[in-house]
Amino acid sequence: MNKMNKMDEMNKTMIQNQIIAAVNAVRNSNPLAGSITNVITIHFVANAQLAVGGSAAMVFLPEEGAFLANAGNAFYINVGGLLPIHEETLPQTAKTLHDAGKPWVLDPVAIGIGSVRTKALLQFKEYKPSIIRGNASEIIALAGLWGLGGENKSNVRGVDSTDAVIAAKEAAVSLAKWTGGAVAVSGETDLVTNGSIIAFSHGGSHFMEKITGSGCSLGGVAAVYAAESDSFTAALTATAVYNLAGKRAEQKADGPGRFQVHFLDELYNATAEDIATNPFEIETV
Ligand SMILES: Nc1ncnc2c1ncn2[C@@H]1O[C@H](COP(=O)(O)OP(=O)(O)O)[C@@H](O)[C@H]1O
Ligand SMILES: Cc1ncsc1CCOP(=O)(O)O
Ligand SMILES: [Mg+2]
Repeated sequence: MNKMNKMDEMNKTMIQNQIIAAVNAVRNSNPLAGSITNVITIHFVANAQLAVGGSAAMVFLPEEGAFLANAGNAFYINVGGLLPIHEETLPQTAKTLHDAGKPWVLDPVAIGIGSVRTKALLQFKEYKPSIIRGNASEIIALAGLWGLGGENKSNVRGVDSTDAVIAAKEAAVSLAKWTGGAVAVSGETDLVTNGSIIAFSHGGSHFMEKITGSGCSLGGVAAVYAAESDSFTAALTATAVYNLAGKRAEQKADGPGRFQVHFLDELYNATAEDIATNPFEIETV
């Protein structure tokens, strides 16, 4: 990682103040972030959203997706576990969000499996998600699917990443430039970009790879923050609180089971200042 210059240092201080504002605004306003998400991790996603101060509501039906898109403050779409109804629900909800100008987060989980998932992910290109959140393989694959990926090829395989976060840097920047929003790439060190600056956020735990739903719930929490801040701040705030809570929970747990419980408690107890000072550095694109 490059040493930060004076401009990057100034940007970092400004970003830290925005993180503090986002965390406090969410705790004060309890924003509603509706979700269409997979049934595998749905409970953990809702609990994480509640722990940081949001309000959660999960739906499956097309009319309910459109209703919540209009009624809520932000939305989360995760394509992890598709059912036949999603073929209708996903494009209808994404269009409603786009037309209403509501912030929304896309997690392209397991991109590459099956034609239904591919069709839905292709449709989302025009509806421009405010935040795209995925692991490195998913981000590289989505940039490829949307024709923004250059030569870079993803080694995507199911839901787990087989690529390093840094390998997704160009894909993340291209996607953010296309949407005008932010992209968060998760892994041991997370990368968050709005297409002109990149933040590298540190922390987390190896246990996060041993529980299902750490990535899904990170997307749900990013949607909660997107209700109260710009896309880049929201994506970085969610990433920072995950890295902080993961690091703290690991110190209290001796395996993935208890880690999950401590992790939720640490999300709940993290102060705005602690989240803002969780280590990260800035790079200008
Ligand atoms: N080896 C690791 N060390 C520390 N944190 C990690 C590690 N792997 C993943 N994380 C954290 O786990 C969360 C989910 O990331 P990841 O496992 O990449 O997503 P997904 O579950 O979608 O593949 C992120 O907050 C990320 O920072
Ligand atoms: C295991 C699994 N299978 C389909 S979706 C899913 C959950 C993936 O969760 P995460 O991306 O947060 O690890
Ligand atoms: Mg995932």
